[in-house]
Amino acid sequence: MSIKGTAFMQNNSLSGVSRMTQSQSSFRVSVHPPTVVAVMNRNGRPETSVGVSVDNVVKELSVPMVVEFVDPKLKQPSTVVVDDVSGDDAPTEDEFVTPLSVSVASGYTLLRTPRHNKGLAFTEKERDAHYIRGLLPPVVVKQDLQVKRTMNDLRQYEVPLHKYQAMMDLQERDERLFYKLLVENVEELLPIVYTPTVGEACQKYGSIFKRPQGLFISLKDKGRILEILNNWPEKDVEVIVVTDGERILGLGDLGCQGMGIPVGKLSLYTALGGIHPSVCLPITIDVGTNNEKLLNDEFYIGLRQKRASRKEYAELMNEFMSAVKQNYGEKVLIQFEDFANHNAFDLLAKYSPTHLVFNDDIQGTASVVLAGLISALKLVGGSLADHRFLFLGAGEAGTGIAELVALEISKQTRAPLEETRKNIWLVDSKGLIVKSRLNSLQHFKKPWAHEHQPVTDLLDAVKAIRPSVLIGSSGVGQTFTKEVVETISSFNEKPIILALSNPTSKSECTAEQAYTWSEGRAIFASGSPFGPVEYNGKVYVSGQSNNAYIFPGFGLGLIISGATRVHDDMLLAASEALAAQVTQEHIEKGLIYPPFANIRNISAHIAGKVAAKAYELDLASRLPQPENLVAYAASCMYSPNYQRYR
Ligand SMILES: NC(=O)C1=CN([C@@H]2O[C@H](COP(=O)(O)OP(=O)(O)OC[C@H]3O[C@@H](n4cnc5c(N)ncnc54)[C@H](OP(=O)(O)O)[C@@H]3O)[C@@H](O)[C@H]2O)C=CC1
Ligand SMILES: CC(=O)C(=O)O
Ligand SMILES: [Mg+2]
Repeated sequence: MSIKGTAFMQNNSLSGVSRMTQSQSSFRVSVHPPTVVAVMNRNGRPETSVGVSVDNVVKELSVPMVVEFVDPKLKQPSTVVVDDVSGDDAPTEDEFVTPLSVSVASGYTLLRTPRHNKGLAFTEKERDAHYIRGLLPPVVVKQDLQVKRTMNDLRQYEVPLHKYQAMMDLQERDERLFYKLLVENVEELLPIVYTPTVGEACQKYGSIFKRPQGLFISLKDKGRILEILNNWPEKDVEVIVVTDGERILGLGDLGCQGMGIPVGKLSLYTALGGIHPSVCLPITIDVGTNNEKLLNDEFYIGLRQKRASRKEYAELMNEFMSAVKQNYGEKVLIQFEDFANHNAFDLLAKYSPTHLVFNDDIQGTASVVLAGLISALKLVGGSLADHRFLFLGAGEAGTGIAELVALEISKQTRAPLEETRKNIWLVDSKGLIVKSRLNSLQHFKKPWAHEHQPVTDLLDAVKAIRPSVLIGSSGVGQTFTKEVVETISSFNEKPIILALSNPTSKSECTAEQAYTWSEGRAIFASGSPFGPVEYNGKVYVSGQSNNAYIFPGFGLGLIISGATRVHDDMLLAASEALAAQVTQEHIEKGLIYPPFANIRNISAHIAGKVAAKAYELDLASRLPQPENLVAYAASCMYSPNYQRYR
């Protein structure tokens, strides 16, 4: 086939190189340099829109097409040259050719393309060049003023879910404005696009669903997953967040409606970690739900059946994992999110040797909590090995954290891991995990079955173990009762209390309860945010111990180094990098995490350290290694500022 340079010249002068090759069942076009390009499918709807500001080109194709950019950050002279790489510039009659026509995406279409829309910020020149004069009111409003106006508008809503919906609408209308709002108002908007509001959004997802924000892959799609991946408009995908909806926050099985979680997590990948939105793909695997309420809900959007059998589940996941690798290559990062623990540990173990996989609930949570503990030591003194840890909840988060803490202590003290585990105790729904329960324990609990007589409830466990650190990861609210907090405060001058469960309703206790019941002595952080608390005339500001501090920078570090596998040492590096961002000033205020307002800088530091570890461990494939990895990470970050169109 051949594409002539002249084909691009309908409204704007484009010349240069656009390379077309055949890849799998689709055709590949490279445009140098990155150009605002929209590929239209047969129905004339935009299929792909990627790139940076140069021109708008629409290709009307009769075959599926992929637009590929060599490096979205590369700024080169704006040329698009077409050449014939398949050697069919002069096809013979028995060869197939691709009839192609290319036109400029402009006018109304441009305003309806969230990736390129700038709302009222199109300049006079752009309005002429892109055929939008008259489609907008006469005023030209800079992005900053649009941010101000949109924030004012958002603040009018009293119900958080309405703010969430307004934010999702914005993301679908004007992507850069959405991210600029999020980046510049992260502390105000995080509780909206993320926990706790995203939890409510998932519960009501069927009622509020408007437009697809990610891919739904269901049991019905068995055998066709590769084909479905190709329906996603972006072909260059670097990060996938995938859930099967079985353990959405602490809200349980929400089936297909768990989609709000991958969507929310990936918006944080971009806002907090600077990863370009076009390379992020949210996926929900729908294998049914055991949630009767949803199965009987007329607005439920998923398969109306009970969860698949183990065999069906494993087969679908296997096809999914193979298809992802086949389509996006070895280095696509697959983040497992909010799977139930009976699948989460197995999936991680099964695919870690062959894929770049990361379980946020097990590994990301572990890394963020370890960072908080390292910071907390500056307030309580001693080393990690001097402390005694008690968890309420022995699932993904609980055992994931426990294992990373034990690993860090083992590295610090050179004591064997089995030894360092002995200071760490966990309570599950049946009580303290002890040796006598060993045979009936799930495999991930077994390393924590220490010698002790049975203890059935948390209060008795606190009395028996006398921990200095109490961590809640049970998904059950109000389980750190007054007596529990008073008891741990009776033998610790500064008890460390982390109530990790999300959303807010599931928090083991509130910040106010922690400070009041400990008489202002607790070092407290929670999974979902709490506002400042006044106790005895003093204001206490608690931290948010949430994996959102870790995964965006962690993922960025993997991507910039071209890491091929995740390694525990990378998690430790991320913890240390995060803890290093906590200043003396924060510590004096009782904060064990730095403010989220500074998250992009924090993420650059985490990414730099994670990437450095990847190079050190020989797991990095992007060579040569940049000299200053933190600066390099920062320089790679997506900017949500509007771009200027020629
Ligand atoms: N802040 C953060 O960054 C993160 C927070 N989380 C939150 O942590 C919570 C748990 O997540 P995850 O570990 O993945 O979930 P899991 O289902 O894997 O684990 C939950 C654990 O809590 C135990 N449990 C449940 N009810 C009780 C109870 N009444 N008393 C004592 N233990 C109980 C369960 O016991 P059993 O095994 O006997 O059933 C299980 O061990 C969720 O709310 C989630 O939102 C998770 C990840 C990150
Ligand atoms: C924060 C998170 O990942 C969770 O609650 O599941
Ligand atoms: Mg999670």
